[in-house]
Amino acid sequence: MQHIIKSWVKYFIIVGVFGLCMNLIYLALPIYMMVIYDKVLFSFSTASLSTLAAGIMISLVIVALIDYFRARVLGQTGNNLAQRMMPYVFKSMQADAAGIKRSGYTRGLLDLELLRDAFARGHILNFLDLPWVLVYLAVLYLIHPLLGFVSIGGVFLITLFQLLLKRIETKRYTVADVTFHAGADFAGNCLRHAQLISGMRMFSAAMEQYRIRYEKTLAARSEADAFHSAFGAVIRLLQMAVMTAVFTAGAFVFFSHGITQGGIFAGVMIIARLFYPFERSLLNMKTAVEAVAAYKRLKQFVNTRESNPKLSLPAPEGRVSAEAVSLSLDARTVLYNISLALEPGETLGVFGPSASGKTCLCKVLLGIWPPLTGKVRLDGAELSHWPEEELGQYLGYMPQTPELFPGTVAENISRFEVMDSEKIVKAAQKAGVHEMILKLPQGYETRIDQTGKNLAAGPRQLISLARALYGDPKFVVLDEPHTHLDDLGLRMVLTALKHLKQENVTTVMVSDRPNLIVNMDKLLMIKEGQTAMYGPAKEVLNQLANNKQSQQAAGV
Ligand SMILES: Nc1ncnc2c1ncn2[C@@H]1O[C@H](COP(=O)(O)OP(=O)(O)OP(=O)(O)O)[C@@H](O)[C@H]1O
Repeated sequence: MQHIIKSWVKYFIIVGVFGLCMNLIYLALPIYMMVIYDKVLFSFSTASLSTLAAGIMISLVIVALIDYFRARVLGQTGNNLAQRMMPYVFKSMQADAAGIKRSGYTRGLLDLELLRDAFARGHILNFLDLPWVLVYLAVLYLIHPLLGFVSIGGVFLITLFQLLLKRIETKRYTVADVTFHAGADFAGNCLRHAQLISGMRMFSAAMEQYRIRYEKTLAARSEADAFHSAFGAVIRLLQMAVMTAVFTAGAFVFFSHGITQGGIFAGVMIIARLFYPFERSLLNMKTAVEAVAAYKRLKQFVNTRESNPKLSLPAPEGRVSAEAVSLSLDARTVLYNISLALEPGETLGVFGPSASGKTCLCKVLLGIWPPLTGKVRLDGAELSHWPEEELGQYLGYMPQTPELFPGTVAENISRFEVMDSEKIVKAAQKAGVHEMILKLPQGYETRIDQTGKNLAAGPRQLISLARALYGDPKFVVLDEPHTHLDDLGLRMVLTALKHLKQENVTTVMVSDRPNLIVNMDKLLMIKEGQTAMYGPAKEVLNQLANNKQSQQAAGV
């Protein structure tokens, strides 16, 4: 990520140069004061006064313009940065969520927005102006050393207070944020289980639980806000005190003719201006702290390293093999040494008791989860050796839970690729859902809403089946494709299997329905993550029948 930030250094230099010009021009104002008080007032020259006033007005307009452009450059930098970072953040979060060791970091895009916002809304500008405080202090010293010393002392005192108080304030806001997120997580869980809550009329109890959390948040926030107000008042008091001290010191020096009246006013003006970035930084400190925290999280979780491009491989025929594959999840082995080999167009039915590892095997066969040991190959090449995007077109996956995305039915079937009506309809026909889709309110243009659940589970599952068959896949994995289907739906799955066979597509299907797997070429029975039986369907079915007979004979 640092290399991306580094590539924006030139913009920071531009912003720095703008800042230099602005702050130098700002110094014209105290000089104007000095000249007016020390020279013009006593010369009674209206011409000089008007010329100087016009000059200072022009300077102020220039400052305003530079200020505007500086903010725009920074805003654009923020937008460009976010634009460049977004694909990395999105991909990293996807990879994390699909992976085995999930970090649970799901707020990458939110963090990126926080970072962009800190740039775009110019919050960091005040921090960039902070070094100018040193220049202003030097000018005060040049006006008179005593003014310089008083200012340095004052600024030191204020900085000390500011850092100390901010530290306490940040801690209080952090407590409030943690409490808020705990409440928000609870509310999110309630929404996810809304039907359960509604079914058992748990609404009041759930709300009460949220209320308890929310009140804790409000109490913590109120405490932090009270501290924030007190903190602001103390800092402003200190600022006024330092300004008064500078003015008084100037007056003392004036008594001994060490400074002119103009010098005193210029000094007060500079010290007032000096506090501006302080005041603004204080106001924006929370945003800045959040932006820095967001940057740190992004740096930790987001992988911005481009992997070396993988060599493109010829289109596969669909030869799939798993060689002694094991898988471990949460430090627990869930698959042990599973081996299988499928020739192009061969079909494999996977069955076994619940939680035996069937879905895990599907994920390993598709390369969603890398095996702990062993290898999965497609046409001889390990899955990890295939270029990701290229591989996708040869694979089809229908997960156990039919998840659809917000978008039209057509977009869902086409996997959000460039729309190709012919391919979409063909996939739907292969899945046997073309007629069903035509009967939907807007046919292929029917929109799936944000929840993806405005269609019943059955149609969703069939659309998910069509999506798995979209394009020209060579290897298709169907994980219990019938879970939500009636007899008609089951017939559609059988039709889809027939099409897959005709098109020589290697297919793995998890199912416990004998009528679905009986016609597969091979069968694999998994028990507790291990191969219990594997081989040609006939042999496995015979073995099953024999086992059953021997069990009956033994009276088990
Ligand atoms: N993401 C995960 N993290 C940790 N353990 C998991 C995860 N997914 C599955 N498991 C565990 O792996 C084991 C096998 O799960 P899997 O879902 O593959 O079983 P299954 O045979 O498909 O079951 P079912 O027929 O009920 O769908 C189970 O013990 C399950 O708890």
